[in-house]
Formats: sequence, structure tokens, C-alpha cells
Amino acid sequence: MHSNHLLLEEPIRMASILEPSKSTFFPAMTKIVGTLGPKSRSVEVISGCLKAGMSVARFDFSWGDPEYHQQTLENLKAAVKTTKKLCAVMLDTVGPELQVVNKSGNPISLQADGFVILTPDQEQEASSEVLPINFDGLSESVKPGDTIFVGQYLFTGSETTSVWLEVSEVKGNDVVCITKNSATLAGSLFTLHASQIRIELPTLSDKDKEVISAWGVQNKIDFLSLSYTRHAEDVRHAREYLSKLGDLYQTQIFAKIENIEGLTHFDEILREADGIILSRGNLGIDLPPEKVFLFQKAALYKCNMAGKPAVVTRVVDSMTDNLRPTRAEATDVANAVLDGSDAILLGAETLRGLYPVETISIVGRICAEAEKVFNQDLYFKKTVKYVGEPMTHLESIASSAVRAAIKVKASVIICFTSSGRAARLIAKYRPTMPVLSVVIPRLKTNQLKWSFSGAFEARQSLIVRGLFPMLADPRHPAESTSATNESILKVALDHGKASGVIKSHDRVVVCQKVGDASVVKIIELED
Ligand SMILES: Nc1ncnc2c1ncn2[C@@H]1O[C@H](COP(=O)(O)OP(=O)(O)OP(=O)(O)O)[C@@H](O)[C@H]1O
Ligand SMILES: CC(=O)C(=O)O
Ligand SMILES: [K+]
Ligand SMILES: [Mg+2]
Repeated sequence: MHSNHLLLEEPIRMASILEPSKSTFFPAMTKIVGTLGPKSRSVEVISGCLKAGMSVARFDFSWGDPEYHQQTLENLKAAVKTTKKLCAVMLDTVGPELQVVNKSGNPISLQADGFVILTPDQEQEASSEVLPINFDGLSESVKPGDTIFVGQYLFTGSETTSVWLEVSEVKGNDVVCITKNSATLAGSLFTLHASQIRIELPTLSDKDKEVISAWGVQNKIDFLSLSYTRHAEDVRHAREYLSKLGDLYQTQIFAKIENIEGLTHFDEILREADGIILSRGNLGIDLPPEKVFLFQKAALYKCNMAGKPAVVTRVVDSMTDNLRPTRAEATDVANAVLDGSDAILLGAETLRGLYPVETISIVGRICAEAEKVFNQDLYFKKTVKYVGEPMTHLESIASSAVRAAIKVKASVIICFTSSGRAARLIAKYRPTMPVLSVVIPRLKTNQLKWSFSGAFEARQSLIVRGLFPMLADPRHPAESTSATNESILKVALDHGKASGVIKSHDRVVVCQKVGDASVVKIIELED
């Protein structure tokens, strides 16, 4: 995989672009988050998604009830068992999302240059004249001239199933809008986005709390995707809420940056969150189009330097109905990888798209190609410089492990970890080879019962570029004696060999503790 790395900054022989890529065990180092829904909830399709490279399943509570999502999750568990592919679970909140409910489900046609009224009176039927919304305060938040988009759940803002509105007049609680384009709104749920308008609703709604405390706790969710995070306080509040819900104190919070308010407070949000989702679906219509790329590059750089995973959304919308992405989309996926994203999040493409498995597969292949030309050397230097000196011991060990692995052309880095910290730090330096993170369970107690740590830590690495977890047998004592180190290493090597990432005569870099000392060692395999 890493033997014939090309660098974009050097002249590439054009013919080399055509050379077929060697197939590898891991479809890509970049991870794929798939949103599960009507077109991706059978055991069969989910198994296909896992085999194609999906490693995180997103359950979006903007849509569907807990029972529906539970059935999907049970199918996911069955698929994980049969495919033996690990998958983490992400719960995505509704937050202050504005929605139009179309009870009848009949398509609604809107004509360009016509008028439509947005009303909080939800007793009214949705029609070409009136769209009832789930929020009382819109009339107080907008003024004539403001821009509003309404469209089918997960709309792009450019297709014929979404409409661009301009506020013409505010009449009591109603907002009268001019329609800028003709559109047919399809489906029973439309989302509404008021550009650059603050919506006075809590980031974690009462309904979200209900879902998290029931569905979330029952299913020990690995990630909370906090929709419309606007301030660091939103993350702190969610964290405090999770901390009181049993196992969910371990759930990682991914702040979704979906509007300009979140963008403005990005630095402080990043400090509080475990990871960031660049929600380009909403942000892409909140920002002027010419600014979207700049936010992406700046945000990914900051996440990379902080060593926190970053997820990019809305990459191949056109694959919802087509087997091939557009040229622009294909290029965009590669650029997201080159810009530093850890994972790509698929929404409509897997949820209601016709080709969920093919989409995952194509996105994975594009990511893998981009990874090959990623300028690791430059990135490594940039990161070391950013961290400065003196480095913490662990950071110095982690960066050295990556350096050594590249110098000796190791096929993998094996990292022992309990908290997952050491493995994440290694991934931060973006090694060109996979990192097998061997998570060693620790016995812990909450004063009521004893249990082992490790499951959350292992699954949470499924969203980090280059990290591939393996949960060690809890019967291994967590103390790092040389005997246990040796036996766990043997299991990890066997696992690597069985999965095809490690072959005879390969070099492997191992990062572990021997007694009190953290060490990086290079081993050369025999056969
Ligand atoms: N059980 C283990 N056996 C051997 N080495 C380990 C073990 N756990 C962690 N290490 C090594 O210890 C060093 C510290 O890593 P890390 O911070 O991930 O450890 P941890 O045990 O998860 O956390 P903590 O230091 O907070 O207890 C790294 O070099 C890591 O590879
Ligand atoms: C995923 C999502 O919410 C967005 O892209 O806006
Ligand atoms: K959502
Ligand atoms: Mg969104």
C-alpha cells in the first residue's frame, strides 16, 4: 500500500496515475460513517455496508422513532456478528432544527415568484400556500430580506426538491415568503434552515434528552453527535448530562458545526468536544458558497493539530440516485482527505439512497487513493512544530513510533493502550501504515458492580483515520509485565497476519510499556 507513494508536490508521471492500486485488507485508512434508514436497515444491506468499509453507524433522531431505530440497531448487531466487522454507534440529536411536517405526505408544488406562508399553527395542513413549522418564534427571529431554505430531509439547497425563500413580510406569528425557485417538496418531513439567524431553542432539546436517557443508555452509544453546536457551553452541558447516565459518561461528544454561530466559536468548541463534524449540509447554505472551502481547510487543520477526529459530511449527494458520483464530488472526497479529515459521513446516500453499499465502496476507494499522495512528511513536520518543545513523554514516544515505522517501512504499528490515548496520539501523526490499537481492558467498579473497561475505547477508535482496534482478552492482567506483553503481542501479530495486514518478514513497530518505561521497538518477523 505504501511502497509506491506518489507526492503531489513532485512531478508525477501521468501514466502512473493509471496503474491499478494494489488491493489491501483495509478499504481505506479514512473511516466511513453511514446513516442507517429505510434503504439500509436489513441485515443483508448492513452487512454489505460493513464489508464495504462502514465502521460507524449513525442513527439520526431528526427522523424515525426509537422503536424503528432499535430494530435497525438489532439488525446492525446481527450484521456485526456475521461479518466480524466492528462498528460503533452514533446518536445524532435533533437540537434546534426547524421542521415542516407534511402530515398527508403528498408532494407540495411551489412556483417561482409565488408566495408561501410559514406558520407555527401546526393544525393546518401543509400545502402550496401554507407550511406549518414546529417553532413559534420564527416571526420574531427574521426580518424582510432574510433567506430561508426548505426541502426534503437532507436537501442540498440546489435540487428541485428544495426551495429558496426570501422573507417578504412578517404578519403576527406568520412569515410570508417569496419563492425564488420552483420546487416539489417530497416526503413527509422537510427541514427548514434560516440563514444566519439565531434560533432561540436549546441545543439539547427535551426530546433529545428523552432519547439519550432511554435509547442511548440502553444501547451504550459510543458517540453523541450534537447537532447545531453553537457554543462551548453546549458541549459542557451535554457532557454534564451524559455524566449522570451510567455508562454514558464514556460517550464521546462530536460537536456538529452547522452554522455561522458555531463557526465563530470554533476554537472554544474544539477545546471541549472529543471530535468535530463539519456539517456541510447546513453550513453549506449558511455560508456564502465561496467561503465553504476555507472553513473546511481551517477547521480540519485545527482538529488535526489538536489530535481530535474530524468528520466531513455531504460529499456525494448525487449518489443518492446514481451509481457514480459527479466529477466535482469525486474530487471533493479526495480533497477532504488531503485537507486532513478522519472520516466521511454519508447521509441521504445510505439512508434513502438506491446504492448504499456501492456508495461506501466508491468513497472508500477515492479516500484510499488520496491517502497515497498525502504528504505525510510535510504534515509530520508541521505537527511537530506546532506541538513545540518540550513535548510530553507520550507525545514524543508516539511521534517517534511513526517516524521509526516510516523509516523502516513497517507494515503496521501496534500500540498497547487502555485509555486509547497513546493510539490516538500515534494517529495524530498520520502514519502511512495502519495502527493496530490493542486495547487492554482494565477491571473497574462503580461501587455497585465490577466490569471491564475497553469496549468504548476500542469502538471509539473506529472514527479515527488509520486506527484499527482490537480488544484484548480481559483475562490478561492489565499490568505490563514482560510475560503479559509478550503474550498479548503474539495475539496482536496473529490477528494482523490473519487479517492480511502483516506478512512474513515484515517489520512491525510496537509501542508499549515495559515496567514503568514507555518504549518503541522494531521487530522483524520471521515467518
Ligand atoms: N496494558 C499495557 N501493557 C503494555 N503497555 C501499555 C499498556 N497500556 C498502555 N501501554 C503503553 O503505555 C504508554 C501510555 O499509553 P496510554 O496513555 O494509552 O496508557 P493507558 O494505560 O491507556 O493510560 P494511562 O497512562 O492514563 O493509565 C504507551 O506507551 C502505551 O503503549
Ligand atoms: C449531517 C448534517 O447534519 C449536515 O451536513 O448538515
Ligand atoms: K439530526
Ligand atoms: Mg445538519
